[in-house]
Amino acid sequence: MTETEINTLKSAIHTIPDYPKVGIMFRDVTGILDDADAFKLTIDILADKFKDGGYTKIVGTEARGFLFGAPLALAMGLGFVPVRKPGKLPRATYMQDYQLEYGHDTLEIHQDALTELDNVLIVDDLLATGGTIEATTKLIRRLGAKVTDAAFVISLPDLGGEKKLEDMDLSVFSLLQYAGD
Ligand SMILES: O=P(O)(O)OC[C@H]1O[C@H](OP(=O)(O)OP(=O)(O)O)[C@H](O)[C@@H]1O
Ligand SMILES: Nc1ncnc2[nH]cnc12
Repeated sequence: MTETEINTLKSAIHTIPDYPKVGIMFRDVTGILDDADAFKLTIDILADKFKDGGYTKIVGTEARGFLFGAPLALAMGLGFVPVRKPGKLPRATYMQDYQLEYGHDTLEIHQDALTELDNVLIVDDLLATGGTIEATTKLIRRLGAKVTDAAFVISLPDLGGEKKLEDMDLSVFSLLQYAGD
């Protein structure tokens, strides 16, 4: 990524202190979504970075993982599989509990969404503690699919997510890093 590209994306991201709880510096990606150039740049960079990975599916986690995962899947000519919050998927699911930077939750995937033949790229807007993508990875592997890479628009290196995911044999890529949180 060039310095100009980094600056284009960083200037589109707003930081809101103490949201949704005191002490959290919230990195808001809606400024990328409503800026057509910044949005296209984000998807183009990710598509180029991962074009030779031999992936069969993109998996994105509700809700913000959908915002980047689905357009990336289209750009790469791949199918998209949603991992959702509880009670939203209509067919038989597997469930996985996880911890967040500011709470805890459960994620679900359709049991028939992936098979042993799939090679998955995970996409989310932001990596903080890594709890969301740790749970997402467990769900993908429970279906027998291969997953070795996770891509993020933003990572917060001080929160330990990268180490948590690397301990699960996932390679982490992020466009922007915000240290000091
Ligand atoms: O690395 P972690 O500590 O798990 O945190 C990162 C996750 O937190 C946010 O989602 P959130 O659960 O707030 O839900 P949303 O996408 O529905 O806003 C964000 O979109 C990531 O998925
Ligand atoms: N600091 C943060 N900003 C935006 N989304 C988040 N999800 C978890 N931590 C976050």
